[in-house]
Amino acid sequence: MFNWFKNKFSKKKENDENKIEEVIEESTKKVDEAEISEPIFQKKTESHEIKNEPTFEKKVETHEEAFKNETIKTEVPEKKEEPVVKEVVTEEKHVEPAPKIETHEEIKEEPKQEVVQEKYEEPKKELIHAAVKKELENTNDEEELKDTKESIFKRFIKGVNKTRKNFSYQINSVFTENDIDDDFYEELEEVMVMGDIGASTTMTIIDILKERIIDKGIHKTSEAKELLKEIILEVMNEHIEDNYLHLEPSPAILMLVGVNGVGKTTTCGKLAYQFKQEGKSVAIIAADTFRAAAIEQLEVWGERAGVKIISQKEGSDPAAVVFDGLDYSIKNNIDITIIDTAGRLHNKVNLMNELNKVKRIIDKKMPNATMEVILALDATTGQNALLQVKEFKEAAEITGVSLNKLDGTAKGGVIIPIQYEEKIPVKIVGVGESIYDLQPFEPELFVNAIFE
Ligand SMILES: Nc1nc2c(ncn2[C@@H]2O[C@H](COP(=O)(O)OP(=O)(O)OP(=O)(O)O)[C@@H](O)[C@H]2O)c(=O)[nH]1
Repeated sequence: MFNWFKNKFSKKKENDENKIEEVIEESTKKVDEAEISEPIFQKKTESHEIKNEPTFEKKVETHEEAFKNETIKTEVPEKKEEPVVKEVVTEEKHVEPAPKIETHEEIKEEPKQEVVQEKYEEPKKELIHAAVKKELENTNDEEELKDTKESIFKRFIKGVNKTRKNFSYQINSVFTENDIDDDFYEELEEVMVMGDIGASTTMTIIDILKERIIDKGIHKTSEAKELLKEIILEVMNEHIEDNYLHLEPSPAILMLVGVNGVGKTTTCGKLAYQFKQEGKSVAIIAADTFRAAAIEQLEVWGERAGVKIISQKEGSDPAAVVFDGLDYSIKNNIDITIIDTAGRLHNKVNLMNELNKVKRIIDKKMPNATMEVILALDATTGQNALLQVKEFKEAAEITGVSLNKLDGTAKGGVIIPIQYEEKIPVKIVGVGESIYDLQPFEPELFVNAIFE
């Protein structure tokens, strides 16, 4: 696989690679500056930030040209490595030996889908939120219930603390006892743009605010604060049906995509743990085969979460790993299969080809699987995260975002344009490096928090 990439990027593209190296350096510097606590896995973060300029089109070729010029490799390599099915937990003793590769015809014959459908007659709409609910349900005592609710809220607040402190401080300086005038709108615009809400969404919000202020006959800026809060929530929800992870009925697949260093592997581990708490059977497919350390890192997470990791050696074809991994999930009736993909793809064409290839394997092997494609983003990159949503939306059918490292940044305002401009729901937020530091995203809680 590595050689294949090497061949693809012949001398013609050396200049691009040099530029990418510069971007990597710049991005590593940014991550260092981002006040993130000491990472569990000490490794070099090589984030390929997507710059404002239309990098891929300018430097290489247009997508259309690229598709014409590139031969999309779809076949599974002839000589395959025997997949390593790493058994981390001992509770599921019926584990099959290393999965045998079958033809697609053979797989079509398996009546797995019907069996699993029977298991869940009424699909639940939410999953990760259920973990929170369960926590509340298990609490009978009034006082304890109050404490549990508070602790859930506190955990979320802790995660958005930097954004909250920054935004609420700035916003309170705008809402005074002064009369509403042009200066007020200008100051508000500045605070919102600085808070990573982005120019376009900020303008929309301010235009609505202006209209409502006139309608309601408000004169003092302080009276407009509640209105702004209301409008931000409305705008955030305008194109969003809900913020839940939809992973029922089983079998379900959750594929994590995103550039490297944004927390994909960590999120895989955290999610696997949460799903296990829900009583689901879970497997993780290590399709990030570019880095041996990524596979090892995932194995550590697998051990913590108590789930199986299906992997092959470094450099294997990710599509082949997915092929084998899905075999394992089918045979073992796995409820949720998480696929950790690589972000180290040098341009959008390669990214598309790779993700399409994986998607085709999924469609063939588990055509009726419930599917979530979650884009992992690093919140510390602010508006760059928004650009990554734009880019990845063209490469894959993204169903939601996992905004990670929210605990280390004041740039959480980017959630608002992700939902409004890109129409993609933020479904989960990473608020730390431990296995518990993953929270379902609740727009209302978020807006309340940043205005607190
Ligand atoms: N503070 C904080 N750190 C996080 C969070 N999520 C991930 N990290 C850290 O970010 C770093 C990168 O995380 P990974 O999970 O390795 O990222 P990745 O996207 O899988 O990276 P590649 O394997 O290189 O593609 C690690 O040091 C993680 O511990 C989070 O929510 N908060």
